[in-house]
Amino acid sequence: MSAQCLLRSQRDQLIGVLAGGSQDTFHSLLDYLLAWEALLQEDYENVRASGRTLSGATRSLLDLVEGKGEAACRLLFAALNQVLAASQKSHLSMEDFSSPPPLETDPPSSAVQSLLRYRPSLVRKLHGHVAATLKLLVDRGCFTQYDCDEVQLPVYTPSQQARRLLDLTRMKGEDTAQLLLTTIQQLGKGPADTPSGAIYLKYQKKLRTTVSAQSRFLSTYDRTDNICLEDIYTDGVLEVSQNACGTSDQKQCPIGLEDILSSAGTVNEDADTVLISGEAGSGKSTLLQWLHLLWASGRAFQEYLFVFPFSCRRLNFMEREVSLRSLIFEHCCWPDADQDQVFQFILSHPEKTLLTFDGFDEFKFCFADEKRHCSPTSPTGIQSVLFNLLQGNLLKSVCKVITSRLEAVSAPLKKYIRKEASLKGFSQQGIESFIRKNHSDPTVTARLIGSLQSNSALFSLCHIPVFSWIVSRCHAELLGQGSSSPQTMTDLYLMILQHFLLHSAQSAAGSWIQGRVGTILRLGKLALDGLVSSCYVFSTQDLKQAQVAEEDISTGFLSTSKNISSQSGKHYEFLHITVQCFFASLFIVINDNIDHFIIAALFCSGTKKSALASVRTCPEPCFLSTSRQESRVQTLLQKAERPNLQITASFVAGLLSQRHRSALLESCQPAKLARKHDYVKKYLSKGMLKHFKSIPPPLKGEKKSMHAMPEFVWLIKCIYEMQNSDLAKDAMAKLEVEHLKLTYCNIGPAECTALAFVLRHLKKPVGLQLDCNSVGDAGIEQLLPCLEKCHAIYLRNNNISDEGICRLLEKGIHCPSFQKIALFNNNLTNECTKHFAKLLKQKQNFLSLRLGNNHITEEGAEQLAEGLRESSSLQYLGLWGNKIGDKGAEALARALQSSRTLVWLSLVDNNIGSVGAHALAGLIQGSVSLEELWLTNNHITRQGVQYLLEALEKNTTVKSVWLRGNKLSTEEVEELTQIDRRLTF
Ligand SMILES: Nc1ncnc2c1ncn2[C@@H]1O[C@H](COP(=O)(O)OP(=O)(O)OP(=O)(O)O)[C@@H](O)[C@H]1O
Repeated sequence: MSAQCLLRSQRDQLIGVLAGGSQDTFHSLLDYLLAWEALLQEDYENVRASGRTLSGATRSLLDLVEGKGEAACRLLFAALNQVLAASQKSHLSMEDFSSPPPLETDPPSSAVQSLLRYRPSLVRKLHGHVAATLKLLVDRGCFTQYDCDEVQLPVYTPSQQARRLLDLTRMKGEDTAQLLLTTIQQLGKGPADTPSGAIYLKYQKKLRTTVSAQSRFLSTYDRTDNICLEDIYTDGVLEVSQNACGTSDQKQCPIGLEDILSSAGTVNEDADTVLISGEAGSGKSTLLQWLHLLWASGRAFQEYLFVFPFSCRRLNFMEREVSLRSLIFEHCCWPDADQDQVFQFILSHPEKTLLTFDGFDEFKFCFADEKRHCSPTSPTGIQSVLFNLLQGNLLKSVCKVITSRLEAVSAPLKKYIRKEASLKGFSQQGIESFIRKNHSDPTVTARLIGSLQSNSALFSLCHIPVFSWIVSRCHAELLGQGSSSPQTMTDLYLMILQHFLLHSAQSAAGSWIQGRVGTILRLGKLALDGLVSSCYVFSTQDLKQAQVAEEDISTGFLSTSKNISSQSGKHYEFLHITVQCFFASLFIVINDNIDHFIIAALFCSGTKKSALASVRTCPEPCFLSTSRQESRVQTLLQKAERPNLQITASFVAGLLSQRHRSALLESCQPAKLARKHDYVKKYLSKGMLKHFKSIPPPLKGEKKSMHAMPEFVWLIKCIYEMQNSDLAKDAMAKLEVEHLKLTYCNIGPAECTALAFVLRHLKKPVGLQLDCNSVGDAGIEQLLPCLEKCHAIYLRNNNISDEGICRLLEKGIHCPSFQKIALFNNNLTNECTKHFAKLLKQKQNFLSLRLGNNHITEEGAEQLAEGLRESSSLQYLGLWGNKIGDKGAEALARALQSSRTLVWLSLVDNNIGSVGAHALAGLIQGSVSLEELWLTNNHITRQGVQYLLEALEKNTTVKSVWLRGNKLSTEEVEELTQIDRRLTF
């Protein structure tokens, strides 16, 4: 085939490879084509100008080269061979066009021509030396400062800068080209753009000391002790989304901290911002702090020479315009000398620098990519610096890590995210390890862990580190409580409230709440003021306005915020954002002057455009009932961060629960409290109903199903916090669906507790679809109370292991309605298969078992076969992507031979050869029900298919046998398809 035909026939693949690769690869390709004269300078400019996207530029290049004829097409393949990685080449056929053209024997006729002919190697040699070379060209009068700025535009990567330099030099003529060639020859012999080792090492040392000092102690702990991060840091569960092997399904894969900056889970090669997402208290800030400490102490991330940590909370305070340079130097670490060289080095080697931005969700500006700012030295608003850094307009190629709650990551920002790692909090072992680290006394540790194990609802909450911290901190209270230990988030926060109040210096008369109601209200007002105006750092002025006194500060709920305090007087923060939400909720519940529209605004986000008032701006008591204020409240609450308001609302529901109301009664008017309780109940009911009303009528032939939104999960959590079974019962009485879909709703163990609390009141069993959440074994345990109300449960992609599934099956066996389970992509092994066998034996109405993409081998298949043999109901069996092999296939085929119900069997990608196919032929021959058999991606040969064919001759029920990806030649496939159309290749 000619190169031109080869190019034409692979056009799609070429576009896929080049457009899916990096800008640099594409430009290296152009370098070769220019050097080999397959492209003229004019062509080159045309391709570059042909659009901003790589795919546009690739298309234009392919058109151009194809139009130039055979010789140009050959050179294109040769150039591709030079620049593509082996993995990229594997998608292409190059036939024998991959060798480079023979070297030109004639030397180039001029220096300008040399710049073209040796372009690929000159670009490589100039990498990292552009600034030094430019300086020399300016000194010799060949370049102006304007030329330098143009070459060094911050949007260019170092290689692009080298290309610009070569292009501009060629335009300047022979003398400049000659000087550049001589300079390049000298490179490597003299210093590059690197400041002399001593300069940058000195700065690095200072930066390491600064970062180490900032990260050594846990930043948001209570002020009384300085807790070394090193002593208590416990690894959390971090996951990235990746394609499940051989499928286009996304699977959450665990990664280690060291992989945060690796290529695992990359979704956009051109972006260089890594997002760490997670809910409140999942440990995002702590993880970042740990990363800083590891770098500063030389233990990890040493590929970065500089790491600059920023907190978005602190950046909110930056009112002056700043340049990137002053942001880095003045707000992180000031170089004692040679500032210009150090900054120049950062600009020339952006890939050696890491910038981190903690708490992007708290940044007061919404991400926008409209205003372009490329100059690293000219000042602009802080939001412009940050947004242009994230987009890569400023300091292109510098790696950025941001942490945020997911809700705050808008669609425009997502375009610039290289990959997202979700932080899921502690694993079961993580919780125990955290408790051990926090308590040196092994008896306390053992008792505390024992107490958690006996209270699975509390244990589920502890997957969120901030809750584990509370448990650990309040261990004495917890161990003294016996059976009434906490069940809800509100219980936990009341426990820490009591702990701090009783331990603070001031003792007061009355019960622990009543005696300190003044403190609670003052801190509560400050908290609510803050939430509604998205303010999490408070000046002494703010404290004064909320009348917060020294005795209130001494309770320990506020800690002084470092950095900001030193700049402009003392500043304070709540220990954690959830603590701020809790105080806001206490204020709403206890304050008799709070009117119901505040509660409405908190709970009815969708119906009314809700917003809480800007209390911080009103000197008189706020949130008081006046109709004039109501509309102001509504608009201002809109601006508050919805996730924080939702947490506050959950606490409000919790505080108004029957069991806590009595404790609060002493501190406020009972009638008002009762009214607030009724309002919350009403709003929760209405909220649920609104969801139910939005359920579309079923399509013909489909079940009526509801696709729940995260907001629905939040409402369920509020009902759980309220511990109100009647409310749950009423709500469920109105839900009329057969299928409840809660995929991708961030459901962890704690959410499972709430779900079960509500769903166990369903009138009729539903199919509960929980795919792609973080249910885990702990979550399964929590779901058990509602299993009776599930005819099907879908738990694909949920990090479930044998232990969890065995618990579910133990219960499932006794649930008459339970008929289907889907467990694709979990961590199941042969340890659980005998339990499935038991279920199949005992439940003669069980219909569907899907165990794809787990770790089941022939041993597991043999155990499963024991149950299959006795099942008189199973219709669907899926084992895709396990490793059952021929032996496993034989065991299953034998066991299923007598089945009169099996309709669908998938053994895709299971290492099955012709021996297995022989056994499966036996199954086909005898089956009176089987319709589809999936055997794609196995090792079945022509002989194996022959067995299947012979069996098909005697079978009338089978509609298709899928055989794509087996050991068959094209000719064999042709031939076999002709014999029986039911064979699908
Ligand atoms: N990996 C960890 N090891 C030990 N303790 C942790 C860890 N992660 C979190 N914690 C504890 O939980 C508290 C809250 O964690 P952190 O502030 O990091 O959460 P966050 O996800 O940043 O929360 P938010 O989004 O609300 O700011 C910490 O102050 C610390 O006490």
